[in-house]
Amino acid sequence: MGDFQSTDKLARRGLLFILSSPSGAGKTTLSQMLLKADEEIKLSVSATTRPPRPGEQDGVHYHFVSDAQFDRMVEEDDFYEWAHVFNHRYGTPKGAIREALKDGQDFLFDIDWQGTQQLKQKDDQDVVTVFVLPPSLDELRRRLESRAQDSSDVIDDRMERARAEISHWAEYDYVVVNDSVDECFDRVREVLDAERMKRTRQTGLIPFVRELMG
Ligand SMILES: Nc1nc2c(ncn2[C@@H]2O[C@H](COP(=O)(O)OP(=O)(O)O)[C@@H](O)[C@H]2O)c(=O)[nH]1
Ligand SMILES: Nc1ncnc2c1ncn2[C@@H]1O[C@H](COP(=O)(O)OP(=O)(O)O)[C@@H](O)[C@H]1O
Repeated sequence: MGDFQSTDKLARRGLLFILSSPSGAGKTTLSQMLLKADEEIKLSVSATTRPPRPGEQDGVHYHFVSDAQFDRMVEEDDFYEWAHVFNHRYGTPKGAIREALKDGQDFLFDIDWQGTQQLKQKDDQDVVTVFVLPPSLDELRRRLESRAQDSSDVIDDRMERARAEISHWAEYDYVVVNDSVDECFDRVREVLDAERMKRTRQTGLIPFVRELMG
């Protein structure tokens, strides 16, 4: 058994795990489940000019910033990528992502298709993308309404944009349907587990195999 255990500790490069979906399909729910269940992945906290929803904490769910602060961050080249979504701006701060990837740290991104394309252009090798579909548009609306955190105008706007967002499904590596949240979560974890095992990410394999072969 000893040898098998030692393979668990092989060095590995981290990955950038992106979950996208039309608003209300469940990516925040799935992200929170993943962050709770998996210690090796941490959330990339975006900056946004949208106001906080009840219960959202600054620095935890988002960095809530003013338009002027966002402008300054753009000018100072603080973002990996940023985009306009629903009349607000959202961006991924550079932070220490590149260095941490080398140490095997995985990052979770809850970003839209525009951010996904930009991250892929910057760092295709480390990016793994998953698109979350709702089981139906009726159910999507029910979920947006049940969340009860947006006005009906905002919900109408999000429903209108859902089709446009769904049209980007084929740009993603994996697609999951969030019908039962537990089953969907299992699928998401299977993707993450398999991607971590990719040969090219397992940087500790070369010395391990060299030793194995004497
Ligand atoms: N490009 C980009 N999109 C983001 C970022 N942060 C959040 N988003 C997207 O902005 C959209 C709106 O997010 P939000 O207002 O939290 O509503 P949600 O869709 O209900 O989660 C979602 O599609 C997010 O994935 C970011 O840093 N960059
Ligand atoms: N599989 C599911 N079945 C029923 N309700 C769900 C499911 N997944 C998420 N929800 C609920 O739907 C609403 C929207 O989910 P949320 O995770 O906020 O979506 P998103 O982040 O994609 O906008 C929330 O109230 C959430 O609890």
